[in-house]
Amino acid sequence: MSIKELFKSNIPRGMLILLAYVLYAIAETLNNYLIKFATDNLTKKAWTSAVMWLVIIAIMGLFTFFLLPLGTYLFNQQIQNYLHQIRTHMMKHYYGQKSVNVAEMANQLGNNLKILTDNYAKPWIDIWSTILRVILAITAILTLHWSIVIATILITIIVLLLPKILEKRLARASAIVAKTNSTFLNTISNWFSGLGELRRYQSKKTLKQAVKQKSQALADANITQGKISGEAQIINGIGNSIGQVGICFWCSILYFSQQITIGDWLTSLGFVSIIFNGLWQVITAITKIKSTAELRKQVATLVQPVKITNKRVIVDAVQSHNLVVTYANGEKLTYPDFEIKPGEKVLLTGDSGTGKSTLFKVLLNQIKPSAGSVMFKATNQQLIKPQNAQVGYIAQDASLFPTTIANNITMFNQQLNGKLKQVLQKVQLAPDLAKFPARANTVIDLDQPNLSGGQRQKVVLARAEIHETKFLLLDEATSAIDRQGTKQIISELLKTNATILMIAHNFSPELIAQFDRQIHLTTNSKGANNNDD
Ligand SMILES: Nc1ncnc2c1ncn2[C@@H]1O[C@H](COP(=O)(O)OP(=O)(O)OP(=O)(O)O)[C@@H](O)[C@H]1O
Repeated sequence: MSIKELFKSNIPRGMLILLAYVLYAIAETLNNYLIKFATDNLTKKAWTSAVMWLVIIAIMGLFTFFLLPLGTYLFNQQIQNYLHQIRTHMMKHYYGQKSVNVAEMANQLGNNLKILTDNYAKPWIDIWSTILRVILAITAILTLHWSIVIATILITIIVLLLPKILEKRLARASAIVAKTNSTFLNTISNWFSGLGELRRYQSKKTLKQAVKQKSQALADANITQGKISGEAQIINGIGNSIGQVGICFWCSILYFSQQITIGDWLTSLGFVSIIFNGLWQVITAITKIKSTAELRKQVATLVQPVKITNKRVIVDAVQSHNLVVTYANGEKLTYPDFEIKPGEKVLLTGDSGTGKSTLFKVLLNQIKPSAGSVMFKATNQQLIKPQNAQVGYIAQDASLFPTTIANNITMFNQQLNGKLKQVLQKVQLAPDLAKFPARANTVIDLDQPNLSGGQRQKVVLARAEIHETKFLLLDEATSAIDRQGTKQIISELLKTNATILMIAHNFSPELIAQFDRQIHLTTNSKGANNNDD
């Protein structure tokens, strides 16, 4: 987020905003200046002139009150449109990222953008408006008596130096608030995703404790930030008050030595108040802007497009050589060398913890092996690294989107609609759809699921089927489908010419026999696993 980009997001409106604030500053200065003429005429008992000036002051006042809300309204429009653009860029960035932490993303898109709006964008408009008013006020005082300007400048310098005292502490406190908020959202996301289980086992106390701890940390961070902000305001306020009293004293000396009139005195005080309050606002605004430096850096990174790797190559075979995966906790999984040929249907079995899912993660390029390699083969025999290979993956928990079943299968590719009916039959979804009046046009409800676990898995299987995925990894993809349905779906899948590697537990010998072969992982006593093919 930058003020330049905010302005450029709609240049004509940006100009209009600047103009509204310029006119507001001029109107306010004139309004204040005219008090001099009204007061001087009153002291001379020139009632008609005094009333005339008062009427003009009232009209100018109305004009001033109209301009400020107009500027604020236009600015809000500008910032909201700009935020919309930032959110769009961030979404693109997250789309291109290898993995996304949803809570972190929600924090960036919501909370952090709000902080930037309040503590970066709005303070900038405050600075623009205030500086204009201060410059005009100084110019007006110059026409009254030069020494008031000198006195104002001297006191200003002192006031300007005051916020330095708390600048660093405030920036640190803001960064801590952003971090604790992110941790808090993460905690909520991690614990509430399993709310049903927590209720089932009546673990309210544990949930309460986990959330309470992070919530307290967030509250503490906000309180600290508020306290430092408050201290900064007190320091700035003290400087401001001393300044105003000092100038008032100096104007009295000028008045009693008959160098300025009573009108000049009153007008000067009005302008000095604008200058000091203005400076206070500018200082507060600068302090706020500086406190957002870290957040702005983060947002600047997040609006950068992530280079999405070149179009992935369609592959139909894979081979591994001396493959080893080592987790951060030191757990080492050693895999046997294997080769899966084009069109082969292989079952990946093994006891729990022998590394089946880990192997899938390597094939899907989610983790890098610590030694050895896996290489896919394209149809032209070219060797392809996992990050460049187009591989279909179906997990146990189906990834669905809040749109129609048809869209979830075709993934919005209208050209595939023609094949929909046939695919629905193949994955045994057609009988299920007969129960829905809108059939395949039924919208999937993710909040209050309207599809059973098995039906959800069938939708995802249909997705892979309709896209004619050449290499398919299935991770217990039929675990929620009944025995008969599983049998029929597997038979259909095995009829295709796709290369299939499937993790499955508890398949009947009859079903296992339909696969070309098995890769069976076992764990030996040293923690290494081997092929029991
Ligand atoms: N992120 C991780 N950090 C550390 N160890 C891990 C991690 N993920 C898995 N492991 C360990 O690696 C081993 C293999 O896990 P993996 O999930 O691959 O087994 P699996 O064969 O798929 O098991 P299951 O059949 O139960 O799903 C296990 O001992 C597991 O504890």
